[in-house]
Amino acid sequence: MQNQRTTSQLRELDAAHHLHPFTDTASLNQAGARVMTRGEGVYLWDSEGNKIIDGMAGLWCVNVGYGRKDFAEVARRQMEELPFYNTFFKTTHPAVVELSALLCEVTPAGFDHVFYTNSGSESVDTMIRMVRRYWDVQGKPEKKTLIGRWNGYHGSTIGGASLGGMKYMHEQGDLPIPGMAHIEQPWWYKFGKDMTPDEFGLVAARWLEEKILEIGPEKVAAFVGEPIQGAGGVIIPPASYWPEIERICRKYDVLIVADEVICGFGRTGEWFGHQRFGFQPDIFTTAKGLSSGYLPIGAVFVGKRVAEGLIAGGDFNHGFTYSGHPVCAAVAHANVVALRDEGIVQRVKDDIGPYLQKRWRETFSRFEHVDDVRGVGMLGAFTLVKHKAKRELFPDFGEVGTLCRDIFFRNNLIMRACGDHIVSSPPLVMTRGEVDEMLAVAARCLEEFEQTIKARGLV
Ligand SMILES: Cc1ncc(COP(=O)(O)O)c(CNc2cccc(C(=O)O)c2)c1O
Repeated sequence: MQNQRTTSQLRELDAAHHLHPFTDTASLNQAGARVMTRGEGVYLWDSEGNKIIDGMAGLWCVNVGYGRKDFAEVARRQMEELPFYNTFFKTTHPAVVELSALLCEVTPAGFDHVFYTNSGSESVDTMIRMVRRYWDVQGKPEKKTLIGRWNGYHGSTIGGASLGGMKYMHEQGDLPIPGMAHIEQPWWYKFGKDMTPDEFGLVAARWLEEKILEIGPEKVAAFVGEPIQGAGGVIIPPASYWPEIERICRKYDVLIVADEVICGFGRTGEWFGHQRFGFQPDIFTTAKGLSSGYLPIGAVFVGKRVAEGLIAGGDFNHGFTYSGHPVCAAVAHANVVALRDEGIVQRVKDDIGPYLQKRWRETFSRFEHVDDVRGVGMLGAFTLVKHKAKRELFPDFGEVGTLCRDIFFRNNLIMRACGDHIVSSPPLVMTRGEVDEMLAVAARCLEEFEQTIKARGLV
């Protein structure tokens, strides 16, 4: 759509009519939204002509980068041929069939069934209903509680937000709904005290066993976790954590669900995050990288045990008008083919992932108020801290994170502040030169940040 309006005209109309997600509308409208108009590769341009390095790949999702005209052509052709038909009532169409067959080639063995949604939240809600339905069919309807982690993020639907552990979300809308429980997150920096990471990983995993025994194994349906907590601040569990989680779940016959909405489709250097952390879920949820954000689509991958259970149960009374939407499915197919045949996932594992991780640590470890510099694949993070040697966080967690993020934004670099964690999740196609360019800007911004917090007496 060719835009003829000026930035101020766009901002005025936006302020008058558009309610933004996760936004304080009044304060946004005072400042005015930044109008993004174009994307190419790892760059965005705003309506003022600024060229911006997108260190967040949109919202952790534009894995193949912006500007894929081949995807636009795929969408055009599908739209002209069959712009929509549903997959209810014994119908299907070639686009969703081809996508389903392709996806079952790139997922680990044992995942031969996929259910389609329009978003990560819908994938999570679908999983919740599947898990409860599965135990119903097993003759254990009381086995319905799902356990997540505090500071985990599983979306904004009533189910996803309840399963997530963001307390500020629970406060709005009387959440969580019944049948949800939470354990503490495996955040070694804050909770590990003098334990080694691997010692802490076992302790954190055993919080799950305590919770299962507190609730009663006969009532616990599943444990749900992101391989790496994304929106919670890229909380990377110690290597000992997930294998211990898996052992505990098998011990009490609790299903394991991996929420791969961020970690899926190459972000960690494997196709899926659970492969990187060495555990086998019964179900995993996806969205974002499935289409690289070019069109909204999510997918729930159902392992053999649950798929057989659901199929044995006859009608599964759940689904969405646009489940398996033909244009979304066709573009997702083109995206997954690109991830596979252009070697994008393999390159994260073999080249650009290791390069980003090396350069990320070189760039940020030297700063006085930056600690826990970490990352996996094409995910980088660090925590802004008041006193490094004492592992002391700032008192009002989140205040300096916002300050730092705003300095990045003013310097035409997008990274994300999750509390006082600064995170980056750039397009997987970023080149080594673009990594260097992004980190050079970020380093200059952090120098300004440290001067600012000193000048404000925050340290
Ligand atoms: C692990 C996980 N699960 C579910 C969702 C929900 O997906 P949808 O948004 O498509 O319904 C997510 C989404 N993650 C997400 C979404 C929007 C913003 C941010 C942020 O970090 O600011 C993160 C996610 O990261």
